[in-house]
Amino acid sequence: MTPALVAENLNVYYGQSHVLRDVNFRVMPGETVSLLGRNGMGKTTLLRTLMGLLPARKGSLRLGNETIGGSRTSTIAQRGLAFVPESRGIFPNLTVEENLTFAQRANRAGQSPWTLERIYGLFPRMQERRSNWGNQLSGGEQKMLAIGRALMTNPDIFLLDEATEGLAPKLRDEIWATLRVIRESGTAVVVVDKNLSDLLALGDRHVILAKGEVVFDGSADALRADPDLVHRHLGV
Ligand SMILES: Nc1ncnc2c1ncn2[C@@H]1O[C@H](COP(=O)(O)OP(=O)(O)OP(=O)(O)O)[C@@H](O)[C@H]1O
Repeated sequence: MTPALVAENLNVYYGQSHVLRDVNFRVMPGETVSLLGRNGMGKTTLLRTLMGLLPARKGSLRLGNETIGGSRTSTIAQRGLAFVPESRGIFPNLTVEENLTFAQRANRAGQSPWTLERIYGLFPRMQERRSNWGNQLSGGEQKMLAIGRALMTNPDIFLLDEATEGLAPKLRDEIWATLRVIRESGTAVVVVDKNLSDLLALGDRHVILAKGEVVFDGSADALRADPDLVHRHLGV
């Protein structure tokens, strides 16, 4: 099977600072991959690079059989990637519904499995708040809206940074449940979060970054079998 995404030997810098070092990362169609590592190890940088928001100084990026190195974010989005950044990026002067419909797009096969109705089914709270402005939402509601908006683009691969950071326990559960629904819909997911047990329960595969390098890439069982590695790189 052709991977949905392949990044090879990615090297990314902020000025002089070498933040991603020869990172190899792949996602198979429909696969859920968790991205782990302590603060500042490069997880957000990797997601932003995949999305074309940061340039790679070296390395290549392929979506399916297409090389997309150097492509703009809009092109990458059209090729089927959607990204929910930690900052969420809600449009403050659009309503909830406008934020959602603004993003609406069919996938590359011309299909739109994710509709407004389906997003409202997933997040009834968004339906209740459909006429509110983006800047009237709580942090948790903004997260739901950002997830809903990304799904409205009908992506093949859904990138989610800090999935549950700063959210109340009930909302966290809702986000994990949502990720399971996305996963069951056949969309590939790459998720960053601090909660190891939730990630191990959700993900098909787990990748740990340390100082910009991949130090583990494997199953939950392989990770659990190496408590030293978990302690060293995740501090638990
Ligand atoms: N805009 C920037 N300019 C300069 N350095 C940056 C910038 N953004 C991140 N860095 C540095 O790059 C490294 C990787 O950061 P990154 O945000 O990718 O890590 P992370 O694993 O996502 O951690 P966190 O969970 O803290 O977001 C860190 O050393 C960070 O300080």
